[in-house]
Amino acid sequence: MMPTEEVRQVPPPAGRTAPGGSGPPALPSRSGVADLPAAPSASPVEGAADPGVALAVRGLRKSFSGRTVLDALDLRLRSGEFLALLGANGCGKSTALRCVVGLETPDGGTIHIHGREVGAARDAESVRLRRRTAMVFQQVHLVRRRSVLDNVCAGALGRLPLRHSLTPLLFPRELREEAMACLDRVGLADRAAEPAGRLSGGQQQRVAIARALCQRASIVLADEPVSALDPAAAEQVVGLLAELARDQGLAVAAVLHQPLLARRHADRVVGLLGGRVAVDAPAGALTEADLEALYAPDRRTAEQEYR
Ligand SMILES: Nc1ncnc2c1ncn2[C@@H]1O[C@H](COP(=O)(O)OP(=O)(O)OP(=O)(O)O)[C@@H](O)[C@H]1O
Repeated sequence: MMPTEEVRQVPPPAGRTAPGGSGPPALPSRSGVADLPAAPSASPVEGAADPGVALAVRGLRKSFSGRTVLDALDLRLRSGEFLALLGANGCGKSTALRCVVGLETPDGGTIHIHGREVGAARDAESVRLRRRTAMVFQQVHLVRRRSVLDNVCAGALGRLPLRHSLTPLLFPRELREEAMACLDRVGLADRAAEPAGRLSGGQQQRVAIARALCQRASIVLADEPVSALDPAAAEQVVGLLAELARDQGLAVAAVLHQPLLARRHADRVVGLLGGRVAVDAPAGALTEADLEALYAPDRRTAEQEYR
């Protein structure tokens, strides 16, 4: 078994260091930083000034009631990369993502988005940077009685004047067209007019992803997006996340409890143990020893569930 204090780091195979796509993107690439001011030329955070690095987390700390959950966590995510975040229940995966998007306030550490540091305060720059990130949850948080299209349009509310949020009737035509393109991207354009609650769980999760696209996020963080889905729907949703990274240059990180799905679709796997990175490897290089290190002492449970 691997020593838990060490990170098993495996370099990516040639050609996978900067995942990039082939084939025409269905939507404009969101990987660029054109609408952000130039990042500082030098940064104390390793990789934060590298334009290919969409998200750089360094030394992230978080405790709840004196119990350490994140213990100086380091994480980097590149544009065009699909990273699977693995680890046993309670190891801090959700907390890490929630700190990045601002749903939790870290006790320490730094978060850089496209090379710019996100402050703990809700200053305008940090809010603007965080809008580049979208979170997709296991619970899809759609308004079930509203149309699929209205739900996707809601992804844009953060950048629209307040009055547009009063009623979907005020959504501008251009927004509806953009939302349709996002729905088309996830293969659900033909369901646009239906109430969201009428769709299956897997389809609703794809609507939630379309909503993230309509937010124009360049970083998509998915927290157990397929835990409530059957194997076929899970395969489709994880495959879609991988495509968004590969074809549109989005930086995508997904918490998964299915190592086989991670192996099949992700570029890289990061495994957390005790609030730190214990494994960081190309997905295809994930070993049994890695899984044992991450899920021990519950290995037998993991074997039963995931094979
Ligand atoms: N708001 C909170 N208040 C108190 N404790 C919390 C809070 N949020 C998370 N925790 C605790 O922090 C620990 C890590 O939780 P987290 O949800 O990040 O784990 P996880 O790795 O995502 O687990 P799972 O795979 O079960 O979703 C858990 O022990 C959890 O109970």
